[in-house]
Amino acid sequence: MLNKMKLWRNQNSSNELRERILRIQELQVPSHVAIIMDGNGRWAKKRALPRVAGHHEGMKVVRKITRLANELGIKTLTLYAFSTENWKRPKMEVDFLMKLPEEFLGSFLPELVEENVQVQMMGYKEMLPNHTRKAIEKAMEDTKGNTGLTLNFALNYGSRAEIIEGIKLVLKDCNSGIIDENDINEEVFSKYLMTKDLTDPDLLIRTSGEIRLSNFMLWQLAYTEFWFTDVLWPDFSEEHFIEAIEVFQNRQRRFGGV
Ligand SMILES: CCc1cc(N2CCCCCC2)n2ncc(-c3ccc(F)cc3)c2n1
Repeated sequence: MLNKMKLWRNQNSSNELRERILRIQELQVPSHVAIIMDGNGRWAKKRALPRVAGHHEGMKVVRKITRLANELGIKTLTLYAFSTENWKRPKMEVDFLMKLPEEFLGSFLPELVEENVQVQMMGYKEMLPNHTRKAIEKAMEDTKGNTGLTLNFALNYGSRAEIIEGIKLVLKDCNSGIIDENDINEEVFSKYLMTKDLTDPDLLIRTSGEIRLSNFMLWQLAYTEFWFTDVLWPDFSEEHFIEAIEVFQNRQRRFGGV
């Protein structure tokens, strides 16, 4: 009896989720969603597990949310997976993290190819271990012709470094006469950043209750809607993602997209 009730409850909640997805798709879906996937270490600590168990559980959520973002018709999903500051973590943890791209792509790349998802990466690739970089480069190559969701991983990424590098490139082009300093404006400068081929995020989600940007897309988030949740990333579900988009759409309706 209890199993039947549980099954009915699960069926009922999944029907309700499907109805919410249909309603979201009738309205304007955010084109670019960025996520700071925080709380993996705390999730593990609450369960007396090693931190890396939280990272591994968090990787499963990446798969779940990627599938849903692609189904919803979101154009770009940017995931903050490793910051330039994360190198300060214990070597064992960094070594574990650097193996996650291979594990993720090893099992998920065929589905990403099949589902027309394009894998991209923003960050300083040259500092990544060879095995990590090669796995990502293969995924980017295998999916470069895809035109569906752009799955953009921010790895060894830091926004202030990105802006400084952009300024250096602008100065170089000014000094070599490629551009004139009077032509420099926000649109021109944006083309000197790692996100030059992407639109700015419409919605930023940050999990685990932290209310800060942590040196993430500081230039690009100028006009982005923020949605913060106390939920730890490994506990982040499709329902949480749907809720964030519903809140985004309600804000757009109330205040307009100006
Ligand atoms: C290199 C650090 C890292 C950490 C990490 N975590 C740990 C921290 C955040 C929670 C998610 C799980 N994930 N999850 C997927 C990737 C991944 C990256 C590139 C790619 F092409 C395919 C997958 C990943 N990369």
